Amino acid sequence: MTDDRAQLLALRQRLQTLLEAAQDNERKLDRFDAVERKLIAAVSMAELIERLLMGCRDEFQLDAVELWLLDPECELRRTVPPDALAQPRWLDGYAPLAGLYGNGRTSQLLGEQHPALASAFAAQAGIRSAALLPLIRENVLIGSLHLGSTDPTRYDSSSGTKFLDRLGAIAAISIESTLNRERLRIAGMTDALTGLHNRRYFDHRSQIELSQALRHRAPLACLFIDVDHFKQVNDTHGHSAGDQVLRQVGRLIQQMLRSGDLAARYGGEEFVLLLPRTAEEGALEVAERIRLAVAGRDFSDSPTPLRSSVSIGLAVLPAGGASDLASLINAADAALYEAKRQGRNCSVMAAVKSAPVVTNS
Ligand SMILES: Nc1nc2c(ncn2[C@@H]2O[C@H](COP(=O)(O)OP(=O)(O)OP(=O)(O)O)[C@@H](O)[C@H]2O)c(=O)[nH]1
Repeated sequence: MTDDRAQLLALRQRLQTLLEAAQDNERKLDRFDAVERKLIAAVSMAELIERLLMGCRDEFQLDAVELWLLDPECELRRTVPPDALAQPRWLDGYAPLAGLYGNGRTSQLLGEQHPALASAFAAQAGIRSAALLPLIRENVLIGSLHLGSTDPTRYDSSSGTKFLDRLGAIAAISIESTLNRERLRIAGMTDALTGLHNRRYFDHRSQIELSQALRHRAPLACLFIDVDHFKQVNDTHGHSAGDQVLRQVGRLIQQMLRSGDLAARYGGEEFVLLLPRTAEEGALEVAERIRLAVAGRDFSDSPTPLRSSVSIGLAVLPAGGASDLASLINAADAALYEAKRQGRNCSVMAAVKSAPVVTNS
């Protein structure tokens, strides 16, 4: 072989290596691009977390992915249902992040034997190399995404971190914008004065509760609670004292309920409750507990006492009976009217007639 031919061969091999590296990079870029698009498109915090944990693991063929999120006020975790498929590690304080990054704010590649591997993947042994991506918003470290592999050569300090830095930045932006969206969603379902759900949310949830009650042939109770002579409270003690009464009545109601029950402010001085799997006797017991708690309370924060009371109308959708929400609500509303008529500060139960069961087979 002449020198020229040997040089040509070496050049060809070099070209081939470069070509393969370029193709490799392109595939890598595509994978990152696919993950980033999914993060940006997530519509809820639960979905975003699932995409960060499971999406990254599958797309990058990793052996473990961990997500740590700083959440001292428990605001983030309230946006993720406890039974959501993927859960991050919620951090109440900054110390675990400081333990990983110190004062630094850049992606870290951890090769085999790196002491930080064990703490970054507390739940999983056998990770032999990893990339730790700091999640930063407005110069504040808000969390950390850990990509782990059992392959000791997958991440080492000689690899570049450009793609990883970008992924970390997009993950952090996505967390912030999803949190803002969740805040709006929650505000849109919450009554600002009492912190209970608002009527809009009640209208939405009540459809779900009705179909659950029909499917499980379980009773569903509806309670309308109205503060008595509330106009007089406003007129005598002032509007802000009236607000205070509404806030405290809302809190008392909430305290009397089980976790699956629904309480909402229906409007003005009127509250509505839906109690799944609750028949007449149980519903009446809840109503009386609320009524007595309100009647026994002094709502004043001054030496002049401020007493109040509520009237309650109840209706129960009988187990196994089929009906529509409107008739349940109308019956409870009519029972409330009757409670007012009977002199207030009492609970009245209405009967809801069952409509014939319609089946679509
Ligand atoms: N402070 C305060 N008052 C409100 C609010 N929403 C409605 N109200 C007042 O609640 C009062 C309701 O009065 P009415 O509907 O006459 O009923 P009531 O005085 O409670 O009488 P009964 O229901 O018949 O016992 C009105 O004066 C409303 O202005 C609120 O958010 N805050």
